[in-house]
Amino acid sequence: MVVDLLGTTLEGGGQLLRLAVGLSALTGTPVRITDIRGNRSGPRGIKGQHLSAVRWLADACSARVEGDAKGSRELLFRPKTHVRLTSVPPIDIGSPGSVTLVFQALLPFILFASENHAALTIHGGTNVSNSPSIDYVTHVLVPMLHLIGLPPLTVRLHRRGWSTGRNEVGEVTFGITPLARDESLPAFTLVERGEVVRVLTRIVAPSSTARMFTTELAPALGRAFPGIPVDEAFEDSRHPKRLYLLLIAVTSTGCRLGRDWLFDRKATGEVAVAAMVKCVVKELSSELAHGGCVDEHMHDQLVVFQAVARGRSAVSAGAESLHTQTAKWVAWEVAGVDFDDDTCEGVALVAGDVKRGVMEELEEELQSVSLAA
Ligand SMILES: Nc1ncnc2c1ncn2[C@@H]1O[C@H](COP(=O)(O)OP(=O)(O)OP(=O)(O)O)[C@@H](O)[C@H]1O
Repeated sequence: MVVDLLGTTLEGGGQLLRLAVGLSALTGTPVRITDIRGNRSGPRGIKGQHLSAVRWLADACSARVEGDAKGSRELLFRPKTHVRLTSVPPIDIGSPGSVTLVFQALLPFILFASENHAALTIHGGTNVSNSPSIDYVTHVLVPMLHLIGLPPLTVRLHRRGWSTGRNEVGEVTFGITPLARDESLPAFTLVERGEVVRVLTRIVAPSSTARMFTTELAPALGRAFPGIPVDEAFEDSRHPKRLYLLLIAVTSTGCRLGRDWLFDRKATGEVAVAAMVKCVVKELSSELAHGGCVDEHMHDQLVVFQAVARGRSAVSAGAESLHTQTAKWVAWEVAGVDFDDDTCEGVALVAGDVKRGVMEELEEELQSVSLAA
């Protein structure tokens, strides 16, 4: 049976497509998505970044795919048989599309399917609006994935690529340690946040702004986090309009909550720096005010791991974003995972066992299914 997903459901963007295809590849459940990214105001349908993930996963699990083209509003993804991954081909998105969103789509599959340690190289954007920056992935997502029990992951940034820098394609290599064959991801609980013990600042900006950042950040962080040590790192972006600021609160239980700002529009210099600092400090403070263990963006990105884990996982977070609601909805539709608030019983996926038998049984039925059906 093919699971039909309406692409305008809830958030109705690219995340719905990525997660649906990722879970389809993992569980062997065929999916058909219609009106893809139908809630977006710009051009709808599949973009380069989504297509890169879909095609890579299709190759990896020998899926039959229809509608895998840029701008396509419908996609049928039918994983045929699961093959243990013995190689992990690199990906060139072909635009400054987000490297980290492609990584987000592929990571669960590689975790469960790869035979060996995987080095996945992706060319594209590393600092792209409305997506996790490579800095967020390195300093927030990866440490949080370790905290919930994933095997070691590494991020090697070779070159940055900014959303607006069409000639500056970035390159990153992700090192992924897969689960051993027959192993599952144990259930995890993130419910005790503890106290904030450190604040990390990660700044990528022209060197001319370094002093401005220090001048603005010191008093703002002093007011928001009195007495908490701050660890500051600055990288020269060598471009007047490439400004990025990430603030991370590290807690006594090892949680990391981050907020960031990518500033590549008109304002430069002191005006831009002051605006970024004010905004990000305020946003991080409100993230902490909800008392949960994860920030808004981490929340939706952990749903897939809760869904595939063995046992009952729980994550305490603030108000649920549309992205989180969408992720839970896709997990229910594709894998039958029923969330009760932020708790769910995962499907206990086993590494190296991605429903080959089920797919063979379905093979005959699938012959008759197509996008036109
Ligand atoms: N500043 C940020 N830091 C970390 N993660 C982020 C940030 N902004 C967005 N994200 C995450 O990036 C993902 C964005 O998914 P979304 O569907 O909006 O994007 P998309 O694939 O680019 O599609 P679309 O082009 O339709 O928006 C979500 O998982 C969201 O939590």
